[in-house]
Amino acid sequence: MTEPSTPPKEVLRPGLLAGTTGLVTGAGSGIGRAVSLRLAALGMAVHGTGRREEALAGTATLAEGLAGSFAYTPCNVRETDAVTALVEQVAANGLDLLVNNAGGQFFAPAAEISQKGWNTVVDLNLNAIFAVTRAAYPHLKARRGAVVSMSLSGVDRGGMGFAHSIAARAGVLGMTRSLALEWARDGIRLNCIGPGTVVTEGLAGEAAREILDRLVAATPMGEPTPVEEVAELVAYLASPAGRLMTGQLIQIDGAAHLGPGLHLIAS
Ligand SMILES: CCCCC/C=C/C(=O)SCCNC(=O)CCNC(=O)[C@H](O)C(C)(C)COP(=O)(O)OP(=O)(O)OC[C@H]1O[C@@H](n2cnc3c(N)ncnc32)[C@H](O)[C@@H]1OP(=O)(O)O
Ligand SMILES: NC(=O)C1=CN([C@@H]2O[C@H](COP(=O)(O)OP(=O)(O)OC[C@H]3O[C@@H](n4cnc5c(N)ncnc54)[C@H](OP(=O)(O)O)[C@@H]3O)[C@@H](O)[C@H]2O)C=CC1
Repeated sequence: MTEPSTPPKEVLRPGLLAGTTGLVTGAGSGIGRAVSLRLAALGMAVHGTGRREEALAGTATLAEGLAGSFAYTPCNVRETDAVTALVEQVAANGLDLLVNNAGGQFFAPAAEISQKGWNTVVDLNLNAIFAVTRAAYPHLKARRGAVVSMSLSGVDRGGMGFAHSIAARAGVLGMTRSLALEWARDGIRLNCIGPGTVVTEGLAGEAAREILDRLVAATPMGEPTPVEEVAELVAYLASPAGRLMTGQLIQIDGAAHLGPGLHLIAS
């Protein structure tokens, strides 16, 4: 696989997010961990969640010594009441940023997806995001905060083998654009990020590796997306520099969404 041609750059100034608070779902691994660490490095008090306590503890260890902080509470975002209660707890002293990052799916042709499999993926990647975002609304309104939801490169055009996930994330994009309108006068901004192929533990298996290699080879810029660059983009959207950015799908994918994209997995 082609590695990034240049090391990831940290372009935002130290202390940029000092005095702010954020909630990151799926903070114990991959993109969520990198986002949490970058936000904390920039001074944010980050609260992370996910189901595995040990994974969250790993992020906390890595956050030691950063300008901000990282605390965590294990929670399954598919359990709506629990995650809504968590938002209330985390936001008790204010909330400036919600990062809806927890997500995932299995690859399967639509004809092989059971109704339960469909519902599971839609619950995780759409219904949970609405529940958390709605719970965060009054708190974000009080601080004119922001929401960033992790989506998929190519979400707006479909992907073979990903019907459940694309449907859910296209729903999140529609929700994002709608709430960007509804909550604009509250000063709340909502955006989606569509990463290309990001090499994280979620894609660590042997079979996934082969698919990854094919996806990266088909990416016009020929590189995976470094996790640090996704994290920097989240921090930018959380910062005053992103003040007028709302309702967007920002695809950080080396033009993967313009090429054959996820269809390659099925070919
Ligand atoms: C490869 C390049 C992709 C690039 C873009 C995407 C990248 C990423 O998203 S990175 C990865 C993030 N991590 C993951 O996606 C892995 C996480 N996935 C999961 O945890 C599961 O797939 C889950 C979302 C379904 C949640 O699993 P869980 O809560 O444990 O649910 P169950 O195992 O009980 O399954 C529920 C239901 O779904 C059916 N099912 C599960 N896997 C498959 C499959 N491979 N094919 C068909 N159906 C599947 C399962 O059978 C259950 O339904 P019933 O059989 O009707 O009970
Ligand atoms: N890697 C890639 O190439 C790409 C990834 N994405 C998306 O980015 C996001 C992060 O992916 P990535 O970091 O790669 O994958 P990981 O599998 O490393 O991360 C997913 C995270 O979500 C958490 N999570 C999953 N289900 C739940 C749940 N029910 N409740 C709470 N937390 C949950 C997991 O924690 P735990 O298991 O402890 O619950 C884990 O920390 C996902 O939405 C993914 O689909 C999008 C495009 C490309």
